[in-house]
Amino acid sequence: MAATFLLFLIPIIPLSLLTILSLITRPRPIKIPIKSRHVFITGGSSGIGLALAHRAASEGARVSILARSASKLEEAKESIKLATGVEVSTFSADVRDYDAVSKAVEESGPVDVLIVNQGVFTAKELEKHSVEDVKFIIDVNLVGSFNVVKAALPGMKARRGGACSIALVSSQAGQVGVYGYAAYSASKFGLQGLAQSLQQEVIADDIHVTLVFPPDTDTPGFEEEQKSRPEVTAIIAASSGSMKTEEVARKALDGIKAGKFTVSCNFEGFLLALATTGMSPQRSFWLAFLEIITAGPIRLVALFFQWDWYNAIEKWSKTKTHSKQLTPSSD
Ligand SMILES: NC(=O)C1=CN([C@@H]2O[C@H](COP(=O)(O)OP(=O)(O)OC[C@H]3O[C@@H](n4cnc5c(N)ncnc54)[C@H](OP(=O)(O)O)[C@@H]3O)[C@@H](O)[C@H]2O)C=CC1
Ligand SMILES: CCCCCCCCCCCCCCCC(=O)[C@@H](N)CO
Repeated sequence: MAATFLLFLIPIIPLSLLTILSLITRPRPIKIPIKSRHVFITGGSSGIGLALAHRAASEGARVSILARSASKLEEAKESIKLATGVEVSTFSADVRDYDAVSKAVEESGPVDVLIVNQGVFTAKELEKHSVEDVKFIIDVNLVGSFNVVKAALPGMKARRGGACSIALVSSQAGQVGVYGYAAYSASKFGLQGLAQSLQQEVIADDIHVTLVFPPDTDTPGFEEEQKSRPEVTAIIAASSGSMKTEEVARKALDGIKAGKFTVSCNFEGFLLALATTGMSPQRSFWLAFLEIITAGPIRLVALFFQWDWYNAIEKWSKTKTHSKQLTPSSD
């Protein structure tokens, strides 16, 4: 008798938790339509941005892309025309130049879905990074993102055509610090603060913020980065594997359309999102439930990853010291 009563009681606890969560998770779930809407993508001439432009165009959106190099923009326009028949609008501007960005956004017309994707990355120990390099990374990735959002926001707020979206392309290095990414990680962690604050400010205007966290992705930018990336950076990044550009773009656009605040791109990214969720908004009560029941165990998994990474760093720095001793010093 007591046993059957207990058996009956067990599911009551998770069920009442789920019920509470379904009532309190905010912001509420939302869908963002793409078809026949204006999608504006920065860094849309290469890599993830270009793949996003292809996808948005093939799903029937009106697409604008912005980047610095006019010739790369022209090439991108041609390739999208060829693949989808859609004529995208191109804007040559540097995101660090607020006036130029503002002019481009104005010319393009009110934006429904803004995808802030431009980014630069060189992996190097901070000691070897010049102050100019650090400033460049922060300026393009973080300050540039502020410029783009600020330029597009008034037009988006004035729009009365249904739910709008502002998506920011971060990186898994925007969820956890990684050797060689001091400047880059800082620029991407900054987007988390921007996104959380912004979501509270624009929710009343039916604008919904998304943060995308890709792992290593086989883009032209990544190919360049790999030429000089420290070995340890590559080892740590390999914990999350690498993805095809088109696959990342698909995950990102699906996440934007589903109105998710956080979009992870692979299984490791999903674990990373659980481990770093902190005070992030959560629209799904199912995911909120999962965050609660995995909170302790996922911390253990995170500590194992740190253990593994610090072991790799230790091993690597020992071989470096060793080679230092073998090389005759010149001073
Ligand atoms: N590839 C990867 O492994 C990963 C990438 N990411 C992020 O994804 C985003 C896209 O990266 P990816 O596709 O690899 O990069 P690419 O280097 O392939 O493309 C970058 C795009 O951004 C544009 N861009 C760069 N600087 C500026 C600027 N100052 N003003 C305007 N446009 C600019 C480039 O055009 P132009 O040079 O002509 O201006 C280009 O269109 C970045 O934010 C990156 O941090 C995140 C995780 C992993
Ligand atoms: C709790 C469980 C944790 C799960 C595993 C976490 C693995 C994290 C690895 C971090 C990889 C960072 C890649 C950065 C890619 C990038 O942005 C550069 N290519 C520049 O573009």
